[in-house]
Amino acid sequence: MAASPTTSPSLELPADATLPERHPEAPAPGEPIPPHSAVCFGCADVPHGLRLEFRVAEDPAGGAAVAARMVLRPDQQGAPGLLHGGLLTAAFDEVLGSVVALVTRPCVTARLETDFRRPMPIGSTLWLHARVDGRVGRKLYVTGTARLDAEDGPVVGTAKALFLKVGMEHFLRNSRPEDLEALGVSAEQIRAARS
Ligand SMILES: CCCCC/C=C\C/C=C\C/C=C\C/C=C\CCCC(=O)SCCNC(=O)CCNC(=O)[C@H](O)C(C)(C)COP(=O)(O)OP(=O)(O)OC[C@H]1O[C@@H](n2cnc3c(N)ncnc32)[C@H](O)[C@@H]1OP(=O)(O)O
Repeated sequence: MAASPTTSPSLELPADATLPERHPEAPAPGEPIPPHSAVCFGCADVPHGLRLEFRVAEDPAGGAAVAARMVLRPDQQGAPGLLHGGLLTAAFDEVLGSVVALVTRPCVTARLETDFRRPMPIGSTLWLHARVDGRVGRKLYVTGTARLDAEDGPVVGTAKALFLKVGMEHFLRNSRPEDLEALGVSAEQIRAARS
């Protein structure tokens, strides 16, 4: 029977996956990771954003890992006094995407699964951690954990994701032209990618 268009292949790490190392030009463990864009909802200092703050984490197996922090604000509520669940998923998207960017870029999220394990009160701080567990060709398998109020606090959520490496043409073909031009891409480059 043909697979349903609403189901995707598993996020389990395939047996032939290898552990990718941090890119030689990526920051080292302990170093901060600056926002990858000045307007990113996840990591930039924008009024409505998540305003996640990052550093590279040590990975005992020699792989790529990040740690991040996010203060939960009153304008992020879902149920009264609690973080909106979709914002934990958005935070995981950003944190898991950032650890992938230590290995190779650009990549995009193909699939992301969140488990919500405990409520997250507004005013508390989430401490997130993510690691690239393995790579098979263009596919990067990533997992993450969110803890409450301390790096070793109670686990409030976990996530698994698959990121896919893409070429710059992914953005040249799909992003809004004015946003590409603001980054210095010429109208001619955009036209060429779309012809
Ligand atoms: C020029 C200026 C550029 C400026 C920006 C540049 C760089 C940015 C740099 C750094 C960023 C740093 C940090 C970023 C941090 C956070 C950002 C958050 C990340 C995001 O917020 S990002 C937005 C949301 N994201 C999307 O907007 C993607 C929309 N989507 C697509 O664009 C396509 O869907 C794509 C490309 C994903 C795949 O398309 P495709 O054609 O390349 O690949 P294809 O379909 O052939 O699949 C190949 C193999 O992956 C398997 N596969 C595919 N999809 C799967 C799934 N869902 N589940 C399980 N397996 C899956 C297949 O089963 C096959 O497997 P197999 O090879 O074994 O057959």
